Amino acid sequence: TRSTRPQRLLAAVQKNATRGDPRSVVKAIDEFCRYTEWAMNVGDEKGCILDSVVSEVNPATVLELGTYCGYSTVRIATLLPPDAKLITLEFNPDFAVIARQVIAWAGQEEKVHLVEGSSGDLIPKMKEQFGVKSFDLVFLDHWKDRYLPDAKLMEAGSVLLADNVICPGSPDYLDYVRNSPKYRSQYFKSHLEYTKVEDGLEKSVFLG
Ligand SMILES: CCCNc1ncnc2c1ncn2[C@@H]1O[C@H](/C=C/CNC(=O)c2cc(-c3ccc(F)cc3)cc(O)c2O)[C@H](C)[C@H]1O
Ligand SMILES: [Mg+2]
Repeated sequence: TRSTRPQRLLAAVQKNATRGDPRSVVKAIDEFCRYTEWAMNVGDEKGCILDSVVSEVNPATVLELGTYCGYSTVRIATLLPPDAKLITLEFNPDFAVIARQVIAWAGQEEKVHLVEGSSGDLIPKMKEQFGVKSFDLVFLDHWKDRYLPDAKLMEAGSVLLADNVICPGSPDYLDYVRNSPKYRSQYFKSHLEYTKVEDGLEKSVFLG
């Protein structure tokens, strides 16, 4: 039967990237998605904004919602110090299988803990299961209608960084973080990955 898009993306990584070199993995995925087959990774343009926010926050613990193929997982992990921890949640086992191999090819397994399951179920268990009370940085890139309910599950002090607040958009989330006294929110204008369509990231600092 025909391969899936994530399987073809992984094949491109294994063919074109150097094992253990995370930058070459990121480059291979971006080239594959720009010139061969589009995929919904945060991409290189928004990826640079992601990199700058990660570097600025310098988090000891990061939570990513929606691993997909592991592109942003690799980008974030590469910027973390050796003792930092990145927990990424993916509820589709087929995508988790691909992401684990992309993360391994990039040599980032030590810093990454990919947990299979739904954020709605797992976030409340973070404390007891992983001993993490709150995260220094949360990257939201899963189903857009889940950003708001999940953000409300996590009001314990973090910086939230949300992808796609314009395209496909997450209007209820955007309205909430921009108007709630609990957050200081900032929009980073950019473009939908590998296109000229407007999109952006919203960074929201929890004020407690
Ligand atoms: C209910 C469970 C919730 N909890 C969950 N817990 C754990 N994992 C979850 C949960 N909900 C979802 N996931 C996983 O995360 C991934 C889902 C990612 C979703 N991303 C988009 O939909 C998108 C679309 C476009 C786009 C733009 C323009 C277009 F024309 C087409 C597409 C661009 C973009 O940058 C985008 O990120 C993965 C596929 C899915 O299995
Ligand atoms: Mg996205």
